[in-house]
Amino acid sequence: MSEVDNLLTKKVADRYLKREVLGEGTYGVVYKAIDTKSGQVVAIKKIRLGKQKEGVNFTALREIKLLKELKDPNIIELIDAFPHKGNLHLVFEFMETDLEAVIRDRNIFLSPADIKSYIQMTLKGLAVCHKKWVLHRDMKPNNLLIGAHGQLKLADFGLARLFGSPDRRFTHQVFARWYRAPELLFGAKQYGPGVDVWAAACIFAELLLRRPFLQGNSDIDQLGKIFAAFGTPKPSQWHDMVYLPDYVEYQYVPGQSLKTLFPTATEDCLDLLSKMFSYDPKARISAEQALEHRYFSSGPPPTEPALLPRPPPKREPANPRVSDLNPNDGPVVLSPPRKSRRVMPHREGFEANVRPEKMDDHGNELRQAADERSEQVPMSLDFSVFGMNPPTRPTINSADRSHLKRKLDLEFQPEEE
Ligand SMILES: Nc1ncnc2c1ncn2[C@@H]1O[C@H](COP(=O)(O)OP(=O)(O)OP(=O)(O)O)[C@@H](O)[C@H]1O
Repeated sequence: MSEVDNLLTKKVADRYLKREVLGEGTYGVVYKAIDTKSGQVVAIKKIRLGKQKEGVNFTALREIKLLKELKDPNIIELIDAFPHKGNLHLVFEFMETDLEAVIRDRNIFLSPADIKSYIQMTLKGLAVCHKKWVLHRDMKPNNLLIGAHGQLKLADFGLARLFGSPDRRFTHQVFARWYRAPELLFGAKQYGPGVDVWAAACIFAELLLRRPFLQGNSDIDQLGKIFAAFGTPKPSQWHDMVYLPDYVEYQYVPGQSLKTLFPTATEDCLDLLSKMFSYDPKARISAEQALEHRYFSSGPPPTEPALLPRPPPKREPANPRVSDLNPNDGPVVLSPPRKSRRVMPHREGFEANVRPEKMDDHGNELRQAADERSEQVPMSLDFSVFGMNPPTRPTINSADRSHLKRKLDLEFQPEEE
């Protein structure tokens, strides 16, 4: 990189060349950047530490270290983490699009093999994290990012717990309700990996239906929608339900058959779905067990990631190199991605299909309406489910940093203006 580049382009933490803003989510702004160390395009998530004036929370850093170690083809890589100007910056590999864009793109036809592939990659990522006792807690299609070669990767792992209840005024967080397990809706304080499996089941259902499956507009309504689909749970089905803090008795309604709800799904598919949607979290299938289900071994085999249909990259150019960027441009704010054209990989004997019927076009309006109804969600995790003590939350000061840098392998940089 030339000296002129150095002078004209904003460098963060002496390493990242900041580019355009990609969007704003639950925890703050995300922007694109170039890692001058590797030449790689990255996405930097700037996390507002808000009222935590004391500095970066020690426990958060320890847990970030854990996230950095979660390396798997189906989990987004956390490349680096550093505090800068009072915010915590998390550096991730850059991804082209996400599963929400795939599901919403009316030009994309998803074959049973494509759906199998997407859900298999989701479960693989989950299984790895659950094995290390890390819960995602915020599984939804826009947190399942898709790379240039079609690989699906879980993003935002553990952030919900690390950074607490998101501020819903700034986010789409309210949509997470649609993916929330019944034990959370009944106020469970102790919960486990089953919450992610329930959410994965909702995403599975959404891939089949091409619209969110259970769209509640309040927690009570969400439970109502769940019960209307699967029937009000009987205590014999879910013994511990009545002891949950927010348990209220719902009028009994019978469920519908899964075949009625998902007419296009095969028997194997419905069997797996029913096990992922088990009311009792203790009886719910785990991600690891789900991957062993015959749905994945019976035909058709899951589509190779590179052959999966996907929307055009959210931002162009997808993979600019440092040399392609004009340092005079400075950071540019881009509006949210729009679907202008589609990428449909050629598949032998498989014609690219245009979806015949109209999909839910009102996503944005729904989103806004639901945002207005936003409310708090239970976000705390009881560590006793893992036999651990809840972490205490001492904070660090600058004197601790060099020690932490060595201990945690985090690259702390001086917080210059
Ligand atoms: N690794 C990444 N690569 C490319 N774009 C990303 C990456 N991570 C996030 N983004 C984009 O940045 C924007 C904000 O992302 P973020 O994850 O903070 O929030 P969100 O997914 O939009 O909503 P929520 O916070 O409710 O999950 C989104 O447009 C998202 O697609």
